[in-house]
Amino acid sequence: MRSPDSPVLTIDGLIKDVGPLASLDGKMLRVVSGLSLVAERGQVTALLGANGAGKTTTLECAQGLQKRTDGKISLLGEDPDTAGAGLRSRVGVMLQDGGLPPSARPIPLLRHIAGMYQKPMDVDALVERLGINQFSRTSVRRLSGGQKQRLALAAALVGNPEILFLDEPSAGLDPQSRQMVFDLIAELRDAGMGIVLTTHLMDDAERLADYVYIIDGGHNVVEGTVAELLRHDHSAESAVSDRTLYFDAPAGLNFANVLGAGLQVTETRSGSYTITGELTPKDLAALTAWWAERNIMPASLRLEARSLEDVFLDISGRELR
Ligand SMILES: Nc1ncnc2c1ncn2[C@@H]1O[C@H](COP(=O)(O)OP(=O)(O)OP(=O)(O)O)[C@@H](O)[C@H]1O
Repeated sequence: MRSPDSPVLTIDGLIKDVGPLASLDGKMLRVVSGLSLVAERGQVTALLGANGAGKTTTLECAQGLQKRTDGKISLLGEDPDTAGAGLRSRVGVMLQDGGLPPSARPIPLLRHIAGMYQKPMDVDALVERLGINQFSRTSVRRLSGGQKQRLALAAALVGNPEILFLDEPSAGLDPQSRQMVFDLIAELRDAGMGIVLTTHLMDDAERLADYVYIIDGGHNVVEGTVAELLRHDHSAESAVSDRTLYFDAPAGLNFANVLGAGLQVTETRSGSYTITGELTPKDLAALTAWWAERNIMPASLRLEARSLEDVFLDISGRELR
C-alpha cells in the first residue's frame, strides 16, 4: 500500500460479511476480505473491478452507510461508524441510483441542499457548469438517466466537500456530458478535493485516475498509477507486449524468418494479421522492408499500446462474472 502524504481516506484490512443468507443455509457471505487502500487529497483514486468485485460495498463501509465486520477505516481522520454529523458535512456522495427525491425539481432541490451547509458552492455556477438549466423545470422522476446523474453529481458537490465519492460516474452519460463531468472532476481534483470513484470502465480510470486499485473477489489484486500498471506484466502464463500491430494484407502470407524470435503472428481472419510479443523498431523495419521487396501495400496498419483493459483482463481473467 502506498504511504500517505495527506490522506482523505485510509482503509486497512476491511472485512465485510453479509447475511445470514438462506441461499447459503443460513451462513454469512464474506463480500470484502481484507481490502486496504489510501486516497489522497488532490488526487483521483479509482477502484477498478468486475461486477460483484466488492467496490460498492467497500465505499459504503467507508461512508458509514454499511457497518464493517472488521478492519480499520479513517475518513478525514474519523471513524465513519462512530462520527457525527460534522463528518457527513465534509463528505460528498454520488450513489449509483442517485437517491434523489422523485417529485423535486432540480434547482430548488440544490438550493435546499446548499442551505444545509455552512460554506456551500454557488448553486447557479454549478447549475450552469453541469447544464442543469436545460432540464430545470422537469421533476427528478422524469429526468433521463444522464440528467439524473448530472443532478446527483451537483447534489454531492453543492456542500463543497473535502472528499467526493463517485460510484460509476459516467454511467448513462452521453459523450458530451461525460466530457463535461470529467472536466469538472479534473478541476475539483486540481483545486485539492480528494476524489474516490468506482468504475468497471477502464477508459474512465485511464482518463481520470491518478492512482488505481484493481480489486477482485473483495480484496486487492494490484495497485499503482495508470502508467505503472501499463508497464507491468501481470500475466504469468503468457507474454504480453507493450504494443500490438494489426494490419490487413493479402491472405496466407508466411512471415517465417522475417520477424525476431518471440513474436507471434496470427491471421485472425483471412488477410487480417495481428503481431504480439516484444515488438522492436527493428522488427517494424524488417517487416516494412519485406513488404517493399514484394510490393505489398497493407490495406490498413495500426500499432496499439497496451491498454488498462488488457492489464485488467490479464489480472482478473477473461471469463464473465
Ligand atoms: N446484502 C447482500 N446480500 C447478498 N449478497 C451481497 C450483499 N451485498 C453484497 N453482496 C454480494 O457481494 C458482492 C459484491 O457486491 P458489490 O455491490 O460491492 O460489487 P461491485 O464491485 O460494486 O459490483 P458492480 O460493479 O456490479 O456494482 C456481489 O457478489 C454481491 O452480490
